[in-house]
Amino acid sequence: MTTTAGSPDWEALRTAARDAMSRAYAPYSGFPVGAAALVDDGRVVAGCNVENASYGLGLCAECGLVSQLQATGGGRLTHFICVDGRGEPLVPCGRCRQLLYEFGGPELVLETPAGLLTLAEMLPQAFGPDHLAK
Ligand SMILES: O=c1ccn([C@H]2C[C@H](O)[C@@H](CO)O2)c(=O)[nH]1
Ligand SMILES: [Zn+2]
Repeated sequence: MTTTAGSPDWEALRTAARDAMSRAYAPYSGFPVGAAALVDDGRVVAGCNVENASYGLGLCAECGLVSQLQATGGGRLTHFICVDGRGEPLVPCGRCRQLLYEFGGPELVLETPAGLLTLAEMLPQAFGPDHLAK
């Protein structure tokens, strides 16, 4: 994916998130979610929520996304979007903000219903890898 002067192709990311959402497995909540992100090497990674008959074991879309990130070569997330079943932007849940922080840090840019926000704005005073450094 091409990026012009730090601004990514949000439409392409939105399309990737909607595509993933269309393959969500959400028979229990009836709330499909798709997530997509741009990686600093130009890759796009995506994920969808995958629920389970044992309800508490359900996986958010962002879990699949970070798994794909790592399984396809790692890297840093720079831009992120998740969408609901109508394909409209959604805010990631609190646990997923923490998952994203690990691989994007405070500067990750998210498209949300409130516009573009940084992860620092969505997860202030975040706990992260630096806190483990001696
Ligand atoms: O950030 C979020 C928030 C919710 N969901 C999923 C979990 C569950 O399957 C459904 C309803 O909460 O939406 C995600 O995938 N990501
Ligand atoms: Zn979540």
